[in-house]
Amino acid sequence: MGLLQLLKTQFLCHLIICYVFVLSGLIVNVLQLCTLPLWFVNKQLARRINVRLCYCISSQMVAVLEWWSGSECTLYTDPKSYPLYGKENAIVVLNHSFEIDFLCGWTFCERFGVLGSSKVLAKKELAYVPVIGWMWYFLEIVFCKRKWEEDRRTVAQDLQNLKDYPEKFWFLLYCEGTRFTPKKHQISMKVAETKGLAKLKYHLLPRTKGFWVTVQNLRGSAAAVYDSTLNFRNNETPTLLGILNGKKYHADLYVRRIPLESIPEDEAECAAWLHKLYQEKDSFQEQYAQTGHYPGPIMSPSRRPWTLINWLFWSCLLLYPLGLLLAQLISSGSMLTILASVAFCSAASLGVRWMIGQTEINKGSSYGNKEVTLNNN
Ligand SMILES: CC/C=C\C/C=C\C/C=C\C/C=C\C/C=C\C/C=C\CCC(=O)SCCNC(=O)CCNC(=O)[C@H](O)C(C)(C)COP(=O)(O)OP(=O)(O)OC[C@H]1O[C@@H](n2cnc3c(N)ncnc32)[C@H](O)[C@@H]1OP(=O)(O)O
Ligand SMILES: CCCCCCCCCCCCCCCC(=O)OC[C@@H](O)COP(=O)(O)O
Repeated sequence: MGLLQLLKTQFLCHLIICYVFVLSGLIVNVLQLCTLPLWFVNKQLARRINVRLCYCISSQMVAVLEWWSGSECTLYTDPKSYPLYGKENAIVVLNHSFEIDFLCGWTFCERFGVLGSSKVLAKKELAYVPVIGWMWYFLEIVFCKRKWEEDRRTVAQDLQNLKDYPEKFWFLLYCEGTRFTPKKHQISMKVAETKGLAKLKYHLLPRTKGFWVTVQNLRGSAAAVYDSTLNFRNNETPTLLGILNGKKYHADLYVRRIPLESIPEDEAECAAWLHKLYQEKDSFQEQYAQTGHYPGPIMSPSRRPWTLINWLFWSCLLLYPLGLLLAQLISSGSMLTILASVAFCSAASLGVRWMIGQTEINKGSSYGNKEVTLNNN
């Protein structure tokens, strides 16, 4: 292991990265709060400012992936669709099997210039995660309780609000609704069987209602669905802690652009269309498992310097006062102050560890874990 690689595994480095992330994030959250009055005067300007503020936060995580861990992301896609990426609004449908799949998604957002504005249909619990969840509130992220009776109205309304969004965005949908585990897979395949649907090997059975409501409400504002299938080389199961430890992963993403007009408007037909899409996605994963690559040519967009520049900016801004504070603390010689500071840092570390835990599959929700009784008529 080289010296630099060894340095990346050191807890102190992780502490510094997390300190910059959390403090800059909280500053951004406060700045976002300050944009609230502007919403009533000039909503589009407030939205544009929030896109840039959100970029300050999400791009730090992308920087850790791209520059700190040096992970690589390869895009397989049709060269004719490629020039349209980042130039139109789109609904992205992605498999949900990896702890850092959202981060790989963000990397592609960054490379196509839509990182600050991109959105997701997210579970409500994430709205309470400090920094990220709070920033999402101002980004008009659509949250759901994963209870259709309660979600049907709010999700549709929130999607309608995006119709006049002033910046290009990608709207991410994990139709599986939760992350893949063997147990959830087994249960969802029982549901598939009851419904007479083909079994999937690499995906959970997709939930169709969120997809249908998204397509219907973004018609006219989104141009296409980007069917995206993600996997990692060498059967890796990447984690956020692995990234922080400087572990390099190699992600492969296969994207097909499907014009929105070609998706059925009728709910039942749209659901059948999505089930067929997931059967195709499953066959792409099978091909990946067999050959180590997806169909189609590689069109890799390269990483841009902006995430690194933003990260260095916040680091310089926040590490200098931290250094001064530490020097003052040590020179004060007060045991009580030092102990209080150590206690504060330990509590903050635990807080960040909890945030990282949100990405961990073994700490995931029980959604999709319970047997359901269905009748197939
Ligand atoms: C060029 C590059 C291209 C791409 C780059 C890639 C990506 C970048 C893009 C953007 C990035 C932006 C942001 C990313 C940042 C961070 C993201 C982080 C995480 C957030 C993700 C989440 O929180 S995922 C969880 C929340 N989201 C969802 O759940 C979405 C999917 N769910 C739905 O659509 C649901 O329908 C619902 C939530 C709207 C409602 O759920 P509910 O459970 O109430 O209802 P359902 O109707 O779905 O369920 C009942 C029906 O389902 C059947 N059923 C029962 N049990 C199961 C089972 N185990 N599996 C499957 N189906 C089941 C049941 O029979 C009912 O069937 P019906 O026939 O009656 O429908
Ligand atoms: C700069 C790096 C510093 C690192 C600090 C920690 C950052 C923590 C960021 C938390 C981001 C949370 C995003 C989680 C996305 C996710 O994957 O959510 C899971 C849901 O889809 C489904 O949930 P489930 O039903 O539980 O599978």
